Amino acid sequence: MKVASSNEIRLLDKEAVEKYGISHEILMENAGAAVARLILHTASEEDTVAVIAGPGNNGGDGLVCARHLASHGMDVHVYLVADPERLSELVKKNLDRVALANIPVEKVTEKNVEELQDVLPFYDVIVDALFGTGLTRPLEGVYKEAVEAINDSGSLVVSVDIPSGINSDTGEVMGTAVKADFTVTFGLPKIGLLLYPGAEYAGEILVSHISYPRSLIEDDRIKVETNDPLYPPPRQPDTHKGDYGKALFIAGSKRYYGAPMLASRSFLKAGGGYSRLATVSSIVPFLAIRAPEVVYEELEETSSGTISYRNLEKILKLTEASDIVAIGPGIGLDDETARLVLELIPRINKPLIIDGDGLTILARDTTILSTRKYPTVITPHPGEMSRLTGKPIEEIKKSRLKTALEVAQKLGSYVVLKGAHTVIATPEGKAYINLTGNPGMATAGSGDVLVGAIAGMYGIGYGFEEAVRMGVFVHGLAGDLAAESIGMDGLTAVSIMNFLPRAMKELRENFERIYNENSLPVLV
Ligand SMILES: NC(=O)C1=CN([C@@H]2O[C@H](COP(=O)(O)OP(=O)(O)OC[C@H]3O[C@@H](n4cnc5c(N)ncnc54)[C@H](O)[C@@H]3O)[C@@H](O)[C@H]2O)[C@@H](O)CC1
Ligand SMILES: [K+]
Repeated sequence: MKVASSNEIRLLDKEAVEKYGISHEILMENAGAAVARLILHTASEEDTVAVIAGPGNNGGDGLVCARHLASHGMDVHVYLVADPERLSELVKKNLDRVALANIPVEKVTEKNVEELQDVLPFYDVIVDALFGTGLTRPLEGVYKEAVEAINDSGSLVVSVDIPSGINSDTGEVMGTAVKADFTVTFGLPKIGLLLYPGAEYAGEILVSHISYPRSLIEDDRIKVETNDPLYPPPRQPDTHKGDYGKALFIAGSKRYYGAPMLASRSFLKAGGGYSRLATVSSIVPFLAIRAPEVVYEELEETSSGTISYRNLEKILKLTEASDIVAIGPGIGLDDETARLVLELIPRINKPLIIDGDGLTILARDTTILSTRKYPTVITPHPGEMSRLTGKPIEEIKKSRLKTALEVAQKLGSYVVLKGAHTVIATPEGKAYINLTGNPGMATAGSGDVLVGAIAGMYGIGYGFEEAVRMGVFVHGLAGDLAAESIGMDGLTAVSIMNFLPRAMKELRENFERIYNENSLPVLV
C-alpha cells in the first residue's frame, strides 16, 4: 500500500475535491464515520466516549464521529480545545450539528484544562482528534496538558488520522504525543505512522479510504509504499542447485568467523543453491564444521589475520563464476584489506551486497560506486549510515526515510537502512517501509543473516530490487516466527537463520495469510 506525506495527502485531498467532485464535507463525514465504525466494533454500546477536538479539520473529523456515535445511542461528550470563533466554516458547521444533536460540548482553555485529568478516566473510550497532518510545531500549554490527560486516563484511546503530536512525515514526537490503542488513518497511511517512534504511539493502525477514487489511492506520484510481500518464484521439479543461484561471500577474518558463517549459510537456508565463502585460510577448518554445506575458497592473510591484498585477482576470478556477490561481513578494518575492498567494489561485475566492515571501508570513498555496471545494495545500520554520510546518528534516526532516499540517489545504489521498520530506498527514488520483524532481532549477527537472505532471494529468482525487498521481508518474518516459537529474549542470529526455511514455507503455502498479517488492514 502507498504511504503518503502530509503534502501528498493535501494534494490528493485537493484533487478529490477539484477533479472528482468529492467535497471536503463528504471526506470529513466519511472520516468521522470510519472512526465511529471502529469504536462500534471495538467498544460496547453502553460505553461512554469523550471526543477531544482540536482547532483544525482533525477536530472536525472528531465532531462527525461524536454525532455518529450518539446516533447509535452512545453517551458522548465533546471537549473542544479550540476557540469556537476561529474554526473554519466546515468545522463550525459540524460543531453546530453536534450542538443540535444535544451532544454536550465543553470548551477547554488554559484555565480549566486541569479538569481533564479528573474527568477523562471516567470515560471508557477517548477519541483523540486534537491534531492531524496539519501539526506544524511542538505541542505546548493547553494542548500539551490535554495530551497528558489523555495518556494518563487509562481509557481506550482511538486517534483520528495520526496520534496528536506525532509528525506525519518523520514519526517524531513533537513535544509530547498521544499514545493510542488504535489509529484510523484516512485516504492512505501517513509516513509518520510507520516510522518510529510514531509507529509505537499509533497502536493498531487501520486505513479508511474515505471514498478516494482508486486512481488517487494508487497514484504513481507517491513513491513510498509498505514493503508488502511478493509471491516467490516457483521451484520447478526438474532443477539443480545452479538454478537457485551461485553466491560468493567475501567475508571473515581471524577475529570474526560468526559473520561469514551466518551470511553464507543463511543464503542456503533461504533457498539459495550454491554458496561459496572466500575467507582467510586459518578459520576455514572451524567454519567447515559449523557450515559443511558451504564451499570454501581459502585466501592469504595479512599479519593481523584479515584478507590480504594479494588475493585481488583470485577473488575477481571467483566472482566471474558467481551470480551475486556479498562483501564485508566480519572482514575487519585493516588498511591492506581496506585497499583490497576499495579496489574490488568497482571491479566486481556482478550484483553486489555491501555490509558490515565493508560499509565502514566504503565510507572512505563512496565515489567508487559510480562506475559499477551492476546493481549494488548497501545495508547500513544507523551507525554505519552515519559514517557513510557524516551525519550524526541522532539526525539519521530522526530522518530515516529521507536519509535512505538521499543516499540511494547520491550513490546510485539500493539502500537498506536497518532498524525497527527497516527502510529500503531505490536509486530511482522509490522507498519501501518494512513491517516484519521484532525487537528481539536487535542482536549480534542479525545483519549477516540479512545479507544471506537477500542473496538467497536473488538466487531463487526474484529480480534484484524484489530480492532486496523480499530479503528484508523474509528476514523479519523468520525473526517473528522464531520469537513466536522461543520468545524474543533469547533470540540469536542463529535462531533467525534457522527459521528462514519456515519463513519461506509459510510464504509459499500461506501467502495470503502472511500478506494480511504483515500489511495494513483496511477498515470497511
Ligand atoms: N486531507 C484529507 O484528505 C482529509 C483530511 N481530514 C482531516 O484533516 C486533518 C488535517 O487538517 P488540518 O490541515 O486542518 O490540520 P489539523 O487539524 O491537524 O490542525 C491544524 C490547525 O492546528 C494549528 N496547529 C498546528 N500545530 C499546532 C500546535 N503545535 N499548537 C497549536 N496549534 C497548532 C494550525 O495552525 C491549524 O490551525 C487530517 O489529519 C484529517 O484528520 C479529513 O477531514 C478528511 C480528508
Ligand atoms: K489526532
